[in-house]
Amino acid sequence: MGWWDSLLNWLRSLFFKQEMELSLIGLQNAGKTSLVNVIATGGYCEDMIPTVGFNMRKLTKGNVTIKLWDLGGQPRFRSMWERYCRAVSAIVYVVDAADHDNLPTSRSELHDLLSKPSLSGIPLLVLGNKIDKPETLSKQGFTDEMGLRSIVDREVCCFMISCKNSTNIDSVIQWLVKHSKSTN
Ligand SMILES: Nc1nc2c(ncn2[C@@H]2O[C@H](COP(=O)(O)OP(=O)(O)OP(=O)(O)O)[C@@H](O)[C@H]2O)c(=O)[nH]1
Ligand SMILES: [Mg+2]
Repeated sequence: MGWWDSLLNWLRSLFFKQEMELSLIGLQNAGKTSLVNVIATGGYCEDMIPTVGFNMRKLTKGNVTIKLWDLGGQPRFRSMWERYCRAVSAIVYVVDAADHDNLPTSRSELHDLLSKPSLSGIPLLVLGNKIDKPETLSKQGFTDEMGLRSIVDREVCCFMISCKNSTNIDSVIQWLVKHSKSTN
């Protein structure tokens, strides 16, 4: 490739460089930090330390730079969620789809969050994680349990994933990259 083509490619990469900001929300133990690790490095680990407060991570995928707020899911951190969702391009809500006991709480926390006027219209990606476990709900059952069909004031997408086996992580990344362009 000649120097002129290299220069043009470099200019193109600057032009198409998108910054996006995302928040990862969901109850403790859902797999939010695991998801960040799988997207960033492909690495998965069983021994995770619960997130205290939040972590900020920057990832670069192609020409897209993604700033991720990975929030703690324990009850004492949930009041911060709204603050970290206000300026984002999309909200990613992660759920342990094999943990039937906690699904009602996960559902009510999600619907509470979406009722905040400051977050109206922000696109939502809901991820049913841990589909490597045999007791995981089907996508249909998960969609019903989480009441996703009742969300009509914004774009909603749902994927069933496994951070452990990297299942559907490619779809998640594609969705994120697509949505990086909507607000920039
Ligand atoms: N079987 C299985 N376990 C998973 C998967 N993803 C995450 N885990 C496990 O779930 C546990 C919690 O994962 P974390 O990523 O720390 O969860 P978190 O949502 O960040 O939790 P907080 O930071 O406390 O809000 C860890 O033991 C992970 O190994 C998955 O796809 N399958
Ligand atoms: Mg975490």
